[in-house]
Amino acid sequence: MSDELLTPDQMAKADRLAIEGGPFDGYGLMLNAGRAVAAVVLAHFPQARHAHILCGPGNNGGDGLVAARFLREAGMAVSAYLAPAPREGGEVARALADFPETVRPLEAFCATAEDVVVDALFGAGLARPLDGVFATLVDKARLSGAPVVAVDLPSGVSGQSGAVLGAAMAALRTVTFFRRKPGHLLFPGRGLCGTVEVADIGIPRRVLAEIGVDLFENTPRRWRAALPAPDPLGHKYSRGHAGIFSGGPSATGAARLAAMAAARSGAGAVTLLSPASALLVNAAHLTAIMLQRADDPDHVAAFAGERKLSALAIGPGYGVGEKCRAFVAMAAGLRRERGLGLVLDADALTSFEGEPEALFACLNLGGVEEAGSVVLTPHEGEFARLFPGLGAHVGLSKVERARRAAARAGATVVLKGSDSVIAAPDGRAVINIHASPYLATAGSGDVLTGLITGLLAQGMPGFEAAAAAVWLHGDAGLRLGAGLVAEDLPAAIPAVLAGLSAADESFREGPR
Ligand SMILES: NC(=O)C1=CN([C@@H]2O[C@H](COP(=O)(O)OP(=O)(O)OC[C@H]3O[C@@H](n4cnc5c(N)ncnc54)[C@H](O)[C@@H]3O)[C@@H](O)[C@H]2O)[C@@H](O)CC1
Ligand SMILES: Nc1ncnc2c1ncn2[C@@H]1O[C@H](COP(=O)(O)OP(=O)(O)O)[C@@H](O)[C@H]1O
Ligand SMILES: [K+]
Repeated sequence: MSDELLTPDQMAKADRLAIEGGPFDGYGLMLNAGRAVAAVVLAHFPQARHAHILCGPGNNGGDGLVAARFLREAGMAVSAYLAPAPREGGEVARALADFPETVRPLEAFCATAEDVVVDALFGAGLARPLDGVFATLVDKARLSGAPVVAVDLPSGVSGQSGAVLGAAMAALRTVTFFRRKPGHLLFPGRGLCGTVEVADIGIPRRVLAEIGVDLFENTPRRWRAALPAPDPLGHKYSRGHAGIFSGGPSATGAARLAAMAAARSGAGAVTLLSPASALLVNAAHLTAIMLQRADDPDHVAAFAGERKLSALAIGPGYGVGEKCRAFVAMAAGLRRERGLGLVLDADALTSFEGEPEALFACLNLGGVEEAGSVVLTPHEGEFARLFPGLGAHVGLSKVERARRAAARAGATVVLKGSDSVIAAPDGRAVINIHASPYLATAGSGDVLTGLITGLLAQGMPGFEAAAAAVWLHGDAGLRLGAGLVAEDLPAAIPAVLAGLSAADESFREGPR
């Protein structure tokens, strides 16, 4: 499946460019779309007693009317229901004229669990919350127990953000056209789409270049070429040296999880930078990971130079407050002066609650060009603390919130969750769906921090390192499934890396 994602506006442009370039006009595209929907209904619900096609006033409804005609021709019992007054002379009116039966008002809809419902009320043109008869139809469809096949998007789901406007259909399958939309990947929309199929309706791939696609699903295609591979003549320090800051004696586990993940990602050496008070507890639990006392920022800076540290992570289990801010400032200095990569997570983000500008100022490059990459890895709670005004309830899509945060911080932002978004300061963004809900377990985020740090240490750029780490972390979660605890994740990384070649294959481009 292709990994480009188009907003509804970009999709409208794709339609326009395709129609301009031919061979299909608008009605030709609608015929192809409706035929694709009918084919999905026939393939997956051939036993349905009756097909009920709910058609809205726009082109989504037109697709529904075309599907109704093809289903009828294939021998299915069909009822089509239409919102009042499609535009005269338009494509929907033409689809209506070509439908040989009387269509009924939407209010007449009534189905049973043995039937199938085609939801063609609204797609890309959803402009306001569903209410009145449309909201009633959502309830009626749910109560009927009939499976729903959504045309383009479940009606009520925003293609742009995945948000539910008012109410939304819950589909078992969704047939979309040309390319998926962000709303198919972002929750809650993703949870309402069921299985998403992308139909080829004759829009040529070349229109993508003109649209300037800037959002993708997070697949290996986006970062595979930048993934580090060992040099046959390399030695451990040429494979990167990652430093992970540990918290105090009662909070050391998070940093050790991150350190092991950094090592598994391929970094040649990993050192845990521990306060003196936690050296013994850390020493008791480390083998391949090295240990260094780190109570004084100046000593750490000297150590980083002597031992050629190439990336640092601070935050997991570290503790919130002045000490954390001081070490972040020191790490930001090393990044500016020596090009170290830097990952800030958890307590390193929360420590700047109320004064995020202080963090962004110390991350500011100040004209130094070869400075290393910075990646911030907040979950929604940390994100809201660091980026007030961009929290989950501001009415922007998760992609837009992550993009604005990345631009504000001048750093790559991983906005974590069930639909993690990775955004770069230059506007590049990907949405990750390659993950498992079993990853919602304590310490899982610490492993992600370690994976990113390990990849940065090996010289991978920030955006690619973050996207790759999120995918690898998700793949480990999918492989382990039920029963996984955070300790299992680093150990699963060798199998994840070995499986990457197979994953590459499945994301190869189709013919168009
Ligand atoms: N040539 C094209 O542009 C193609 C478009 N296609 C289909 O066209 C759809 C987009 O068509 P449209 O742009 O006409 O948009 P829609 O059909 O999604 O809906 C737009 C219409 O619904 C009304 N509307 C929006 N939200 C409403 C609400 N909450 N309550 C009541 N009325 C509401 C609008 O005023 C407008 O009349 C796609 O989703 C896809 O299914 C396909 O036919 C392929 C080709
Ligand atoms: N429902 C989910 N589906 C997929 N991944 C999830 C889900 N919930 C959480 N995750 C992932 O698990 C990790 C949890 O990180 P975080 O919230 O920082 O936890 P912790 O601090 O305990 O390590 C993140 O990478 C997040 O994207
Ligand atoms: K729909």
